[in-house]
Amino acid sequence: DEPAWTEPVRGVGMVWARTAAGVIGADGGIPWHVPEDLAHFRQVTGDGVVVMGRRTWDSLPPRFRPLPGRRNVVLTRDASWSAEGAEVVHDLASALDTDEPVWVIGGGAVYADALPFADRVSETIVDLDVPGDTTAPELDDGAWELVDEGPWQESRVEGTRYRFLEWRRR
Ligand SMILES: CCc1nc(N)nc(N)c1OCCCOc1ncccc1N1CCC(C(F)(F)F)CC1
Repeated sequence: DEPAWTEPVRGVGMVWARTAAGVIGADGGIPWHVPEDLAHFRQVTGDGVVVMGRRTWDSLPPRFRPLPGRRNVVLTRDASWSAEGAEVVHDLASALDTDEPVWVIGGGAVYADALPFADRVSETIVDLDVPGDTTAPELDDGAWELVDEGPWQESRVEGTRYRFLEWRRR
């Protein structure tokens, strides 16, 4: 039931934080704490629509569920699932079908499915080598242009080094 789109849908962005090895998650959560990335995430996703998988919804700290100030669209195959503050959709096309800027915020499975429809990726690299069970998609240099490469910075809490990269589909 793939949508009939042949061109990437304009306006679909993806935002993730990953280790050098591509790890984004472990055991249903994020295995690091980099507050500067939380601030970056808030700023990037601003007042758009955020689209996430049900596991990512479950992973949100309760005080952030729903994410404040934006529509929270949750993708699930479970026809009976619902949650306060979540707009439930059962296929990706419905999740991305809006005029507002859409940010796909996780997790691994949704990033993989949404990648063909995205034209922007806002990536945080954390300089950690931690184990995980979920990874971000590889961005192929042929299809993706790195348009901004931030400097390495040091997080104020645990000293973790991190940097922000911006990608655009060529
Ligand atoms: C921030 C984590 C994050 N970073 C980037 N760069 N891309 C993402 N796709 C992403 O994952 C968002 C969903 C998971 O989110 C959280 N997982 C664990 C702890 C905290 C959170 N946050 C804190 C900020 C909060 C706010 F509403 F303030 F934005 C949302 C929930």
